[in-house]
Amino acid sequence: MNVKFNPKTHILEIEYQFRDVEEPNLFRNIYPYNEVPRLVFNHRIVPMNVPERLYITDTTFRDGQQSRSPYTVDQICRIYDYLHELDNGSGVILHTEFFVYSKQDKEAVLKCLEKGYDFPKVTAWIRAKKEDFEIVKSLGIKETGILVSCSDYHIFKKLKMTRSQAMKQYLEIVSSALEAGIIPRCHFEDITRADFYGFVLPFINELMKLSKEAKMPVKIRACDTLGLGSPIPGVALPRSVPQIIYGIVNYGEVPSEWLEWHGHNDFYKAVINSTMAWLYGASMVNTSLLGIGERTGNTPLEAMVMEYIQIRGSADGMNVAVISEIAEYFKKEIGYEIPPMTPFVGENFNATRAGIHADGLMKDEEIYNIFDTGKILGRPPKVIIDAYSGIAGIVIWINRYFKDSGIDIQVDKKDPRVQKVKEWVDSQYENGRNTSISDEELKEVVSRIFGL
Ligand SMILES: CC(C)C(=O)C(=O)O
Repeated sequence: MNVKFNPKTHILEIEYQFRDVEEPNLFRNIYPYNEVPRLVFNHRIVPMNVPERLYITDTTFRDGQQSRSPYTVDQICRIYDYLHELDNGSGVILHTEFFVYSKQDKEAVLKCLEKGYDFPKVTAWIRAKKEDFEIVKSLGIKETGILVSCSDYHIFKKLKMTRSQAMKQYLEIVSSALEAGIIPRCHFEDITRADFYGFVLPFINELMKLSKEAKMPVKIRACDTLGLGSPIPGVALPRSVPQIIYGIVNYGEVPSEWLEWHGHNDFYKAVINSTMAWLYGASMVNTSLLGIGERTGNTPLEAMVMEYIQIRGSADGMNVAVISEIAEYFKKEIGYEIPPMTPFVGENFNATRAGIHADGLMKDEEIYNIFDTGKILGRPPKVIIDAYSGIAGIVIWINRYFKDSGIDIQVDKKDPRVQKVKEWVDSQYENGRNTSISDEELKEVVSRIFGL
């Protein structure tokens, strides 16, 4: 590490020395591979530093499509419309990224560009070959993602290179992007298994020099490729999300507005790690709709909308109810099965089966609902009727059914007709049923008993 005093800025400038190792550093004390990875603590606490603006970026069409069969051009265009409707002119849903290789990829990009939306911006994702910049340029795209894998797992085992060879190749490709007038967004693949001070920071120092020379931004996407990042204060690098983000901003001198976090959910940490990235200095968190992405998925976009509102105290103009429309579209038009317990979008995210909870809901919805999900997401809380929902559950179900059907009746627990419905439900379970009762079945029984 070189420390220089800059007399102009009165700042101590730290330059981390590049380490060109002969053997890969695989952090075996943390990642033994034949055992579950470990959390090692260095007890270093770095300060929070929330950027002035927070953004959500999207990879539904890139990482999302790497984990499922491709969307059709029409589906891409419709999903892009939904992202735009959700953004609603706020500029929070900053950009999304597209493949640009096949005829279909190009058609989708051109159709989305034709829409002329300011947000989300259309950006590309390329293989980091010089000729690919021509494709990006010919499509009129101004920013592209470029893969710059940074752990020795990738450099030594996948690319079969040394660190200096990899860095040379990456810097050449970034220079070509800048020469072509395209903003490079460098995807630091596998940063949570990389040598932060020996490779990541010295490489970032070089990238920032290129940026200064070209007078163009060079953006950094910190990719937690296997979801190994940790939000826990005092956890050592390379797993600590706060220390990675703090280091890139303070030692790499990357402006927050150029820094993005890309998370995966392998250890259930995609959301909290993305939130930590925001809180410690990255303006952008990269997400995908419904979290659809490789393996356990990416950070769900809808979750970060909720995180944004909780941090900022406002949606800043985003049209949050569009989240429910997007979920319906994925279910009905794309045939994607959303696990029912998925927060904010799953069928049962605000449903209760327990009679005791239904009783609470009947007294005051607030008792068992996270917020006014009816107002904010167009999804009022609901009860699922089974052996445990009790009479209170049945009352809520019937009253909601009447309300939704425009019937001006509200019942209570003492209504004899409700008792009859309860007897029918009980008889189902006395006769050995072990599944819940569907809305369709209940509609039929209620209509019969109420003479509708
Ligand atoms: C391919 C890379 C950039 C990625 O998506 C990841 O690291 O998760």
